[in-house]
Amino acid sequence: MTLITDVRLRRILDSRGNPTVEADVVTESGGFGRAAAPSGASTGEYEAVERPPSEAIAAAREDAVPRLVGEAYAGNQREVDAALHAADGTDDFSEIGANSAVAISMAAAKAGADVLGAPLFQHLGGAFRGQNFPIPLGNVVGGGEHAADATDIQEFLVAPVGAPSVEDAVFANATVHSTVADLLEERDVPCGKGDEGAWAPSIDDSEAFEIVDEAVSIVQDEVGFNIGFGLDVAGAELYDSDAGTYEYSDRSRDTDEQIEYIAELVREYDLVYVEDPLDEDDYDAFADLTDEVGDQTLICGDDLFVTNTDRLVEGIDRGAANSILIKPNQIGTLTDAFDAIELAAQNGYDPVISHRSGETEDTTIAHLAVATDAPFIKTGAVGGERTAKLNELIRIADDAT
Ligand SMILES: C=C(OP(=O)(O)O)C(=O)O
Ligand SMILES: [Mg+2]
Repeated sequence: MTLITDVRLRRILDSRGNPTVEADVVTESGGFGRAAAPSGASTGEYEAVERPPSEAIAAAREDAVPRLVGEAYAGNQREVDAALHAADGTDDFSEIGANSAVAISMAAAKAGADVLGAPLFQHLGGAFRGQNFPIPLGNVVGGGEHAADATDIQEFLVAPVGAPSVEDAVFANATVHSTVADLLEERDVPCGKGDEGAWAPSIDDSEAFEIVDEAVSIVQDEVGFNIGFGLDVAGAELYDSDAGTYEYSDRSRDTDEQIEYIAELVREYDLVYVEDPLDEDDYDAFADLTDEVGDQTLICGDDLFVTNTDRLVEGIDRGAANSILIKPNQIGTLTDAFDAIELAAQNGYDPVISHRSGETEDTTIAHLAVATDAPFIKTGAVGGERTAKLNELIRIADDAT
């Protein structure tokens, strides 16, 4: 019943106004799945390759579609994803493009769920999923590659760790987002928003810490549960590999100073989450920082691991980080993303399912987080392409109870 009978690919708009790949998968019994590829701006060097959408679509039509239509079953995700790898024939999806691959992979999963009449998270995770929900990490202030003339640190993320429900957590993040706007206005700081909907004021990182800290305490008192916050430093974007230093607007830090700086921030602000505090090639520095504060906070590898099990194995061997960011388009298929999540969980690394800065209305990652019992999901706080995922989590929780 889930034999794939048609795969259609098209260019659609992403949230930055750039083209991206959307895939439709149709099955023998009329099952239908549609999914779209997201796109990064602060991409890791070791990510699978995103090709220009029209090239990715042409290559996938020629090489991948014939291996799927009449050949593969949408309900058999490993078979679909193996066909995508075979069609591509490279290690990094540079032939058909990770954007075509991930759109087809996710659309096939949705078609498989459609035939079963089950929600996607249940098709992917089984009948016993849907009891636990991830804590949403909400981006409220940001800069780096996501906004010009704003903070050096890419993302200041709210983490409502004490929220009694996913709905309370989602609304708490949105309230912190609007409270940050009030505090910025009080300080006469004008600002627009960055790519992920976070405020992008022209302030330095230390002022951003003050404001986010204050906003979090105000909202915490209002809602009556514990709210923490964290960061995506996007260290590789700050790192100057020739000089061996992290370049901030006001100063440089060498690797030891960067480790000390982050460790101090963890202690001072009780940070619950720190993503990519160091360069994507520096497993040793990640290991040193994990040694120092890994018992107090999550040290998450995004550009470090790029959802890749080989890189995660290296990290596990060397004690680098204690958490991994999972972005399906960094690796190209749901099977590869699942393998990374399972390897992480088996080794005590918390998987954090994540959006990209360029997004669409696609909600697959909300289901992936529930399907894998991931403790966190990073998918912004406001903005239609972000609330698509957050509202889907609320719907899943509502349907499951
Ligand atoms: C979501 C992120 O940004 P991008 O999609 O630009 O890599 C990130 O760095 O975690
Ligand atoms: Mg990141």
